[in-house]
Amino acid sequence: MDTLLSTSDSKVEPHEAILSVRDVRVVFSGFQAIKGVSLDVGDKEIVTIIGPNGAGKSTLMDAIVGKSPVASGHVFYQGQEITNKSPHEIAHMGIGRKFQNPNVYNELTVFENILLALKGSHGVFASIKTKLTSVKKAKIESVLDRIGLLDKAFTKVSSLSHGQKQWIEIGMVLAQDPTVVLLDEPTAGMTPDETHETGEIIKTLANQHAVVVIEHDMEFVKQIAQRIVVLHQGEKLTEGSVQEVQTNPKVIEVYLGRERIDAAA
Ligand SMILES: Nc1ncnc2c1ncn2[C@@H]1O[C@H](COP(=O)(O)OP(=O)(O)OP(=O)(O)O)[C@@H](O)[C@H]1O
Repeated sequence: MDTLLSTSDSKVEPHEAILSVRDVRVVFSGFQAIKGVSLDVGDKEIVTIIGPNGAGKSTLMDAIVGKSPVASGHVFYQGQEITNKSPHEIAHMGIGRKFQNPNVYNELTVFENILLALKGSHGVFASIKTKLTSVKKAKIESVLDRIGLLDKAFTKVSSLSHGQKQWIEIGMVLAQDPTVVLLDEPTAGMTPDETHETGEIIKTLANQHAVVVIEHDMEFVKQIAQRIVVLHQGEKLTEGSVQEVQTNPKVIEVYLGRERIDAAA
């Protein structure tokens, strides 16, 4: 397996690549949304993908999880080719994906939402009516603890804030026991406090999972980022630490007139 280097700071640590994207192209009706992108994600590493609107960030994630067809190139997970496998199969293998908008059951409690997402869960009614084993209960509590919602376990989701609903979605991904967690704009619509809290949750996730995050908010990127990959017009512009990316002339040029890459500096 490949070995890659974290460039988060002066301390360079080797990571074993758990997810490898190799020269992937995604084409929509003749339009190349992803033009041969390669990317490695190390075990227990946080990789943050940034780039202007339309750069191809979500499409790249879609290609990894089997949602967008890969026209050429390869995706490997734990050394095994997963290119164009079904989303269900890829999720089952251990790659969990959270989408931008929360998709939670508002009329159920926080606890029940996580219960439904547990691996091997069999639908809403069966899951809630089936007697809960102590193992499942402990598992749910552990997930709730990691997303900071243990004290809201028996609260109806409808009464929670948008940010808390986003955390439940992260919890629902964790309930599937993924090795790699993909988060598409996890802070969208959050207050500054919720955004910061999300950053702390993500940093904790990296103790157990490889995490790939798509994000726009540079303050947040700086909070969580170990390695940043910059996409632009379907291509990888560069990758490196926050410092390297912020001072890269190509990145500055791409962001000029849009959102300043150094806005949070
Ligand atoms: N299903 C699709 N069919 C056709 N074109 C698509 C499709 N999905 C995405 N695209 C196009 O591919 C390009 C990349 O889109 P994508 O959503 O991946 O960008 P992004 O970097 O995630 O942008 P944003 O930050 O706005 O979410 C865009 O030009 C988009 O219009």
